[in-house]
Amino acid sequence: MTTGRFIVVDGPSGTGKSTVTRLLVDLLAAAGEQVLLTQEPSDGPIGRLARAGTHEYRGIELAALVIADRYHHLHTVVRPAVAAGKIVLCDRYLPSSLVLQEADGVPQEIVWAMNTDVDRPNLTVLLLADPGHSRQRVRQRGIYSRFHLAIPDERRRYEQLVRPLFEAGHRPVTCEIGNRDADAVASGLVDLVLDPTDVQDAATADRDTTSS
Ligand SMILES: Nc1ncnc2c1ncn2[C@@H]1O[C@H](COP(=O)(O)OP(=O)(O)O)[C@@H](O)[C@H]1O
Ligand SMILES: Cc1cn([C@H]2C[C@H](O)[C@@H](COP(=O)(O)OP(=O)(O)O)O2)c(=O)[nH]c1=O
Repeated sequence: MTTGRFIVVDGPSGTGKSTVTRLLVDLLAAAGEQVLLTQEPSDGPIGRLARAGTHEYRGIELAALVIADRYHHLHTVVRPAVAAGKIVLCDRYLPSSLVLQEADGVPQEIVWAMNTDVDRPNLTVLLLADPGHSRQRVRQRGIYSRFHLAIPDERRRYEQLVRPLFEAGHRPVTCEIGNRDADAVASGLVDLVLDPTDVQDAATADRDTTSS
């Protein structure tokens, strides 16, 4: 068993974040790890308000809600679980705010400033897919947020976060899913989740280390 750590899976809608994190829980548990699967917006009071209100709240109102939820989620759920030795897998985190709140009219520097004191995950996996494939998957799954299918160049916006996230200490890697099914994507991430120290420099962070 390894020590506790905080792992984020983020990226455009329909790339398989929820599916892959669920599969990773089983693979890591089978490897003897204690795992907590969570998400943002969280299941806490502010997170429920944010999730239910993505239509009603916009711009800085929604930014304030999702980021308040992030700080609350960190101190009530993430940090205690990491301190107890668990691997915390979080579906969406800071990258979602940088892409979605910016697309919602909040300048990215304001989103960064509001997130100054959030925890730096041990690893941030940015799942990337062919935009046509992910859009088709979102349509098949169902559209229940005004952000689904509404962000121009969504994939490129996440890709452009690699360097600034790295410079802010977030250890990003991109994971190109290609034509792999979700089981193969999750299997390909296990070693990295168990040993995120591989992600050591910006050159590594810019390279896709997870698709082979
Ligand atoms: N690698 C994959 N290949 C094909 N379909 C996938 C893959 N990963 C997820 N899916 C399907 O795509 C849809 C969206 O997946 P989901 O995990 O909800 O994405 P996200 O959480 O990133 O929005 C779901 O119907 C899921 O079953
Ligand atoms: C984490 C996060 C989520 N959101 C939004 C995006 C989604 O519309 C919603 C999360 O709802 P969710 O049901 O998890 O959507 P998805 O299946 O696309 O992940 O919250 C933000 O606007 N900013 C954030 O920082």
